[in-house]
Amino acid sequence: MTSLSPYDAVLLLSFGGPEKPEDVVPFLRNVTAGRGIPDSRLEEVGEHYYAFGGKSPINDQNKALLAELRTELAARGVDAPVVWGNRNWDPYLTDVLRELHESGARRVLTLVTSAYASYSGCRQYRENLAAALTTLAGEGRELEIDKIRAYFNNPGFVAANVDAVVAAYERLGAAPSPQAPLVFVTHSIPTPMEVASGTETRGSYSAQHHDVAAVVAERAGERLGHKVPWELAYCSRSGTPFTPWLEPDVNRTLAALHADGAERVVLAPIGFVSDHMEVIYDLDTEARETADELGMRMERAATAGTAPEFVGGLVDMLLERAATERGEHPEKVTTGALGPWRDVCAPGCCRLRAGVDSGVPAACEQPAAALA
Ligand SMILES: CC1=C(CCC(=O)O)c2cc3nc(cc4[nH]c(cc5[nH]c(cc1n2)c(C)c5CCC(=O)O)c(CCC(=O)O)c4C)C(CCC(=O)O)=C3C
Ligand SMILES: [Fe+2]
Repeated sequence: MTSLSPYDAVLLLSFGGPEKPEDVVPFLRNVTAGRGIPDSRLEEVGEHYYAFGGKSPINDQNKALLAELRTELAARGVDAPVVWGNRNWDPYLTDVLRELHESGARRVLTLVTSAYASYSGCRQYRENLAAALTTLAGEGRELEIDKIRAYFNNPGFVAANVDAVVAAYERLGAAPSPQAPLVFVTHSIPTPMEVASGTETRGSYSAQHHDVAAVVAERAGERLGHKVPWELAYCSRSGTPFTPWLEPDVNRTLAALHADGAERVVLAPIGFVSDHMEVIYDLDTEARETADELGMRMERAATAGTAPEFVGGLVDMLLERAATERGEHPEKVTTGALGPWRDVCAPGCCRLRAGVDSGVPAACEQPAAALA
């Protein structure tokens, strides 16, 4: 018999996105509050959303994931509530937690829709959780929240990406020589955020991606029966030109590969868990335009989405964490070389700038005193 005990509920915590054109500007204001993104970039990103009718696909994708998580948890004998909340759009995190408390939940296990640990994928969500807990405590509602460890090297997440890469190569057709390169893509982040990502002893944001990429390329190669030459590229840079961000940009990588003689390419967005705006705009629209201009044939691999291996892997991790909290010692299976991430983040984990805390309290983190 599997159990979620000591937790009463599961929270799927995501980014949120606009549902209609009138939502776009208020959504972007929520996203960028105090984040120093130039207006020109906001107008540009607004256009990406308007090009898709003012609706991001991310909310529907989260509803689909929520449904699959419920089904899989139920199949394993867990009947706890599983709810969805966002940092930047309705349903808002604080409202969802208030309702959970109303329905009697006191201990909640959270899973965020970011697989990798960095400020954007880890700490920012934990800061939002801390703020929500403070608001609710002010209403006399006490909740305890934990978050499952970073899941980039979860075998289910990796397996879903291997399947997607194999399928993309199959769509590309018979093997030419030289083999079509595989370009893994993730969200670029500012270099200071990269430096402060991960923990003192474990891989940074980019190192986490390299760890996943190496395993996915090797396993895909085994299935396809040929070597898969790969590299890692970045998309969705914003911020001012004066701050360095992780490079190369995927469009530059495509041009460089083309200059080296590649006529075909597979793009695998391992940095994203579903086909949200970054994927359908920055890759399926912009990068595809680049490939077309270069005369390259491009296949974009699917994201993990609601692939059964991915959903199963997430549920494994929810149940693993529950077991750990009960004092059991569940096996933590991972792929690659980095090993399982910490269950509870170290003090200052994924802080915004190297050596300097973001200055805002974050939940799901050991108190600094616990280190001494
Ligand atoms: C690492 C990372 C992920 C991947 C992990 C994950 O998947 O969570 C991610 C996801 C997402 N980012 C998203 C949207 C945006 N991100 C922005 C801005 C930024 N992202 C950053 C990083 C990341 N972001 C950073 C360092 C910034 C700049 C400053 C800051 O804010 O720290 C901006 C502002 C305009 C712009 O700068 O582009 C928008 C609109 C959406 C929703 C998409 C939809 O609606 O379908 C999703 C899933
Ligand atoms: Fe983003």
